[in-house]
Amino acid sequence: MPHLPPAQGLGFRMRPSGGKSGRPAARSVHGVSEVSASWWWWSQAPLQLKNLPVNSFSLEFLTELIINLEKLENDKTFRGIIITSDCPKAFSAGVDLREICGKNPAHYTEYWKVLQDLWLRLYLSNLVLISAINGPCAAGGCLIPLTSDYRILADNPKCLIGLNETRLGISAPFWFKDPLVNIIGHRASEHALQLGLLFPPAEALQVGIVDKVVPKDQVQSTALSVMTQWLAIPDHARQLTKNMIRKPTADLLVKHRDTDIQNFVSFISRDSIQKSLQMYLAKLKQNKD
Ligand SMILES: CC/C=C\C/C=C\C/C=C\C=C\CC(=O)SCCNC(=O)CCNC(=O)[C@H](O)C(C)(C)COP(=O)(O)OP(=O)(O)OC[C@H]1O[C@@H](n2cnc3c(N)ncnc32)[C@H](O)[C@@H]1OP(=O)(O)O
Repeated sequence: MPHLPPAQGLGFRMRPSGGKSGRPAARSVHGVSEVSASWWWWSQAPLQLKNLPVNSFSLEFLTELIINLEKLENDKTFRGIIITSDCPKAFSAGVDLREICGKNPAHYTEYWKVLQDLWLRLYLSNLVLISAINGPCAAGGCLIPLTSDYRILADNPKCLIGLNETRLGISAPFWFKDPLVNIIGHRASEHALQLGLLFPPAEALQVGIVDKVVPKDQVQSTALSVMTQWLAIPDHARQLTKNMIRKPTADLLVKHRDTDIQNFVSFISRDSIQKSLQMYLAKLKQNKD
């Protein structure tokens, strides 16, 4: 399995769990629980996102993420991935606003297509995906959690999660909205999306946008324990079932990809939208001081 050290703050850490070889030593004389523990232990790969300072989705970061996910998907050693952040400030701040401000239509087209690619790869992944959400997670930053099979959020008031696009004067694309509806239901999504709600942990759990809230220092161990449960199910049965449930939602994007790109490009190119985004970005920078 490739070990990719982060370069200049951009990168991913992927490492098979286990000993130096990446796999724990075989245990032949112990009971079933220990045997199965080593079996699932090396079947999952931690994927740590690191695009300082806030894991925003720059085009370069998205491209690297897709390449790394493809490697994991094709490496039959792995049956699941625990995705977490290696940036102290955020799990992900979503779309990098500099990619969708002040650029040209060709750039917006390329950017949106790559974001769609990432969504499709994650949503239809054969692997078990668990998001270990150890920081704030806004708008496009929810792309990974909403396409995961299970979401664990750190119990910290800073760890807000939600699709807050309307607060930026934009609308979440339908392929962000659809998984949210699938997860929390229609009425709760209407409410959350129109008001651009960012949920603190207790509310996030109550509305169902996350499956578990645990103290920050237990996010990783909880993710490992949840992974054990998921990996106890035979892959072929789980994968067929996942595909059956998710394919109708994914097909909507596959079918309407080009129209969605055209809509995005014409929407984001409007002067009024550009102004809104620039003001939001400027406000983010001001808030710091
Ligand atoms: C017709 C319909 C068709 C299609 C749909 C149409 C349109 C959809 C279009 C776009 C959809 C976009 C979805 C998105 O994801 S938009 C991005 C939303 N993200 C956010 O709102 C999060 C913003 N960030 C924060 O809230 C905070 O930064 C934080 C909570 C993540 C961290 O807070 P801190 O106080 O710890 O750190 P900061 O000082 O705020 O940030 C550090 C640094 O990072 C910069 N930054 C933060 N977020 C972004 C970002 N998303 N993009 C670019 N840069 C970001 C921030 O400005 C600081 O920079 P400086 O250090 O000041 O340089």
